[in-house]
Amino acid sequence: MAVLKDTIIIKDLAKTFYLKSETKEVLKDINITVKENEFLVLLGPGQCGKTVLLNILAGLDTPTGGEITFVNGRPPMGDLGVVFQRYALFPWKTVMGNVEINQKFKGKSKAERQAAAQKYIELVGLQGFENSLPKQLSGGMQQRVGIARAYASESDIMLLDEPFGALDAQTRYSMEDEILRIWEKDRRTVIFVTNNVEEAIYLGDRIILLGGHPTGVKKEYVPDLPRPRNYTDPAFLKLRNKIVANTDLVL
Ligand SMILES: Nc1ncnc2c1ncn2[C@@H]1O[C@H](COP(=O)(O)OP(=O)(O)OP(=O)(O)O)[C@@H](O)[C@H]1O
Repeated sequence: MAVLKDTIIIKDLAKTFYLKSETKEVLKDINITVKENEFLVLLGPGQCGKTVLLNILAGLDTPTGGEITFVNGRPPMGDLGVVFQRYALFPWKTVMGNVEINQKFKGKSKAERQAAAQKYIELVGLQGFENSLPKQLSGGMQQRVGIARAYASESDIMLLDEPFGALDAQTRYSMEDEILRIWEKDRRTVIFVTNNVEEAIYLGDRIILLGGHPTGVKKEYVPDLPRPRNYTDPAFLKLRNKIVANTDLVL
């Protein structure tokens, strides 16, 4: 197997919030090396600081300790493909308007940005819905728009923060297949955050289990399971039980 190059090096990262009434130490001693084009899953219980970590990676927040090195240089703000928990679409803009927004910020011509947006609308299977408004779409379709918008940023690095958390179980399963299909067609480095063990095993090349107080890296797992993975495969269940036994309870 080809050796993957390092693309993001997170070293001794820490984040403490200094509030009026308390000091909240959320992240401590986080060390993770992200490889180029891998599908990396950050798995951790609710409120453990996954979003805080992703926001720091996205440049939306700053760490209070440690450092992050982007081996190929930090992508400019707005150039990282970020998909949020809730759809975060502009409700008054059409599917096309939402997907082309990053290109618009870059000052590309209308024809250029619509051509690029169209490519990603098709990639996520939303052709025919270019002129629909978000409220006319189902939850799964809205999240596809979010994914198309992130891909249209043409960033090498995609940050997905529990993107399927708000979806019903059936839609979630099909979106898990969808995100793998898109990733296989258009390889990028994906950092996918979830609190769902099965989702982590179904998707990840590598799973970083977060936990502890403050949150650190507890363990790393590399599922040795061919794709498409099967939730009921005994090897899948064995790994699931192993991870669950090591996961902190949410208090
Ligand atoms: N700006 C802030 N000021 C103070 N505390 C914050 C701030 N942002 C996050 N926190 C705290 O950091 C902790 C981790 O929050 P975060 O949203 O990252 O958790 P999470 O793992 O993403 O949770 P979930 O899975 O429920 O979305 C929480 O206790 C939260 O209250």
